[in-house]
Amino acid sequence: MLLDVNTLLVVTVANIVTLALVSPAVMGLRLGAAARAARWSIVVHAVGWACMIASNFWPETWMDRWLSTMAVAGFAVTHWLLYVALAHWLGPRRFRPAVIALSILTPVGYFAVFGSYALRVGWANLLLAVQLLLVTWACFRPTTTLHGPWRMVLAGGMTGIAVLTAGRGVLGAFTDVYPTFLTPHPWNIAAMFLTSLLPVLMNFAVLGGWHEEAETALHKLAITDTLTGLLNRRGWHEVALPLIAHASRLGQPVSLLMIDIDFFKSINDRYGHDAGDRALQAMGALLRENRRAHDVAARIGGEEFCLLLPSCTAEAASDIDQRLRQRLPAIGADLGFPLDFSAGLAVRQPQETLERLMTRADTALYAAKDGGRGCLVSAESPSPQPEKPL
Ligand SMILES: Nc1nc2c(ncn2[C@@H]2O[C@H](COP(=O)(O)OP(=O)(O)OP(=O)(O)O)[C@@H](O)[C@H]2O)c(=O)[nH]1
Repeated sequence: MLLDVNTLLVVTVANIVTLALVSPAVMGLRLGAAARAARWSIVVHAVGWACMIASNFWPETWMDRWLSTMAVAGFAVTHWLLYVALAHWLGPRRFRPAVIALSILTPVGYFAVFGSYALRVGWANLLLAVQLLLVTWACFRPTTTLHGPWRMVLAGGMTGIAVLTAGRGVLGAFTDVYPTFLTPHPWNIAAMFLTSLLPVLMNFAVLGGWHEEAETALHKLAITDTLTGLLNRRGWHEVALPLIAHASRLGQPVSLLMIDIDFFKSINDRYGHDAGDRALQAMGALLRENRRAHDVAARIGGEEFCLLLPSCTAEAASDIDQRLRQRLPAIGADLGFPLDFSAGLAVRQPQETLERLMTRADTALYAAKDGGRGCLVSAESPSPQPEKPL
């Protein structure tokens, strides 16, 4: 079987152009910033290769110089756009200035030294390889919740292309075995073969990142109460259950405040449903702004909220309840009508499940309602038992 560079070049360009053309059909047109950057990287990559092919029709002319420079610029910008996508998906990445600088310096330098084959091949390929390695580095250590294995596929593909590109640069700059882009040198054939394969793999990985982003956003939506921005009942269980299990293992106290806005129905009836919604939002903001990093706040029903307080005794939870109440007059002034709440407090007993803890806090809450509202009632604790991890 004969693998000639021309055929491989055609296959490479056909692959990349096809990917660029079908990507809107696969990914749709309404994309987030990361997926948009990733999709543009496919398009720019295709344009780069088209320029590279076109340049071969006018060898060693000004046309060649311009088209080849456009190709090099296309590859450098492709890497930069992949970096942008990774920064959106995985959080701020290192080496940003270097990646940007390389996407400018690489084509500018290439254009300037175009007259010397060794210089231009060495310059462009080695700088593109360095840039690719910097973008590869950006696949690691995510600071967001995205951490899927697609990052390793992308990093592997980019490392492969970086090594082959660097090899081309070294051969072109320091030897005479690689006189043109189409030379059938084994390294060039290997590079062209993998250049046709790796972009497909990398674009597959990009789809993995896009999928993980969408899945994470959907999950966030599923566990968030849209009105207050707090966790909803589903999210509450998802976050509170492991937190209780963790506290149980460490033998730490956990308190639960169950909070219910007083006379909420009459707020709706008297001031309208919008005012009721604003009251719920104000309550959500009050809980969000007054919780510590590990406290869990959720809206678990119409006007019912939960605040789970790890490492918090009954006295500390009661202080928190007081602190929340001190803010109520200011909130009422903002809303244009008074806002008050009743609360039930339960401190988790050894072996107690989340469900049982909530039932006790709820009973205490009803006692607060029966006792005239606008106050905190603490649940009566069942008799303590020795703690075993859940
Ligand atoms: N504006 C608004 N109202 C809601 C929402 N969810 C539930 N409600 C209303 O909340 C009201 C709850 O009424 P009740 O359960 O009688 O509670 P309450 O009037 O606060 O009575 P107490 O708890 O005994 O003080 C109902 O009228 C529901 O329609 C919401 O998202 N927005």
